[in-house]
Amino acid sequence: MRLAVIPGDGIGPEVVAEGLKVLREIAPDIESTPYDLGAMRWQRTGELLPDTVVEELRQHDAILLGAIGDPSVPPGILERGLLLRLRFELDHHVNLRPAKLYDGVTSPLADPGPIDMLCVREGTEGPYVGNGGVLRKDTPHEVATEVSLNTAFGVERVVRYAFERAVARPRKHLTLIHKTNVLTHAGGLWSRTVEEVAAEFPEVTVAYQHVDAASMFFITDPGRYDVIVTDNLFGDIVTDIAAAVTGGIGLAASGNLDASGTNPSMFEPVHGSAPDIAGQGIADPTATVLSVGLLLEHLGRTDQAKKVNAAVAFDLSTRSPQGPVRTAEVGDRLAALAGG
Ligand SMILES: NC(=O)c1ccc[n+]([C@@H]2O[C@H](COP(=O)([O-])OP(=O)(O)OC[C@H]3O[C@@H](n4cnc5c(N)ncnc54)[C@H](O)[C@@H]3O)[C@@H](O)[C@H]2O)c1
Ligand SMILES: CC(C)[C@H](C(=O)O)[C@@H](O)C(=O)O
Ligand SMILES: [Mg+2]
Repeated sequence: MRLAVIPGDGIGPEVVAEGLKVLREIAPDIESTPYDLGAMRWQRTGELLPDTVVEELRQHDAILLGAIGDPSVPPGILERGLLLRLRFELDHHVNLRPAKLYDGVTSPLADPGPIDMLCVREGTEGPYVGNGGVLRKDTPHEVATEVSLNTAFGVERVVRYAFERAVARPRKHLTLIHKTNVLTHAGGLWSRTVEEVAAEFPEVTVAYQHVDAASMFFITDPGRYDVIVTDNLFGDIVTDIAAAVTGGIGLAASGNLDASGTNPSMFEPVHGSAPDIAGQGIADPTATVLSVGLLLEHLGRTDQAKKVNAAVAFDLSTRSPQGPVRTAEVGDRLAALAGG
């Protein structure tokens, strides 16, 4: 098994080091190769993601990424030219983001109840594709467009994936989140697709919410969600809300999957490079460790994935009080728990 590792920027290298500590403990046979990509390489060489590197990455079984983004680089250069390019080139159409409230974790909600949801965010379409442009730039008449792209092919495959995940879960419930009352073109395609695929999954109950109402329910009644399917931008936003109500962005894991298995999938914490805390050794590496769990699960190493998740669950149940963490200490504890 060959793993490509992209530590990236800010807290990326700090949390990835801990993720690898855990991985080495339970899967020492996985050979990892680091890739120097991110702000520093761009500043040094002007390179974001050479084509030769994309081809090398394709030769791996999976990719682990820390975070991309740096305040010294204009917004979008690294995010679009590196992170999104990787997701698009490797056809990561499923952006899988579980959000679970673990025992012992404090939610900002007074009475959250059990929360255990799986967000299936579309990963290669929507307003992320760069479809648009600027006319009359820097004039009072500037016009900027960012057109959301939704294809029957792209929507169907991610909706089908979400149903497959829903039918395998105890509650068998799926919620489509969109804005069909306003975005009628894209919304129509998403609703019709969900309706059509639902016919093949009679055991799955289906709900729909507009994204504004859903954002409210994430706070007032998050327990209602089981599997969620949504577009790229709505999914980006609601998964940060889901992370917040389940103990914070430091615990939120994700997988960017090419569900067809053609290209390596990429696993990363939901959070970014957190420039405000980078270099202080206080970033929570738990999201990265849980992303390593998703990676192992994806590679079919279910027992190893279970060990990672059990280590995290135990550690969270004993962390008290919930407060600032020391990155390396959490990694040491999780590695010891997972390995023991
Ligand atoms: N997948 C990615 O690589 C990714 C994801 C999100 C944002 N970004 C990029 O990261 C940069 C910063 O973005 P942002 O500030 O909006 O989001 P962010 O997720 O980096 O930070 C938001 C807040 O959460 C805190 N935080 C994040 N991760 C944490 C952790 N592991 N432990 C404790 N606290 C944590 C930060 O300190 C900050 O206060 C931007 O350049 C953005 O584009 C990258
Ligand atoms: C950095 C950015 C491109 C990215 C996204 O919007 O997908 C991030 O916010 C995420 O959630 O992984
Ligand atoms: Mg995001």
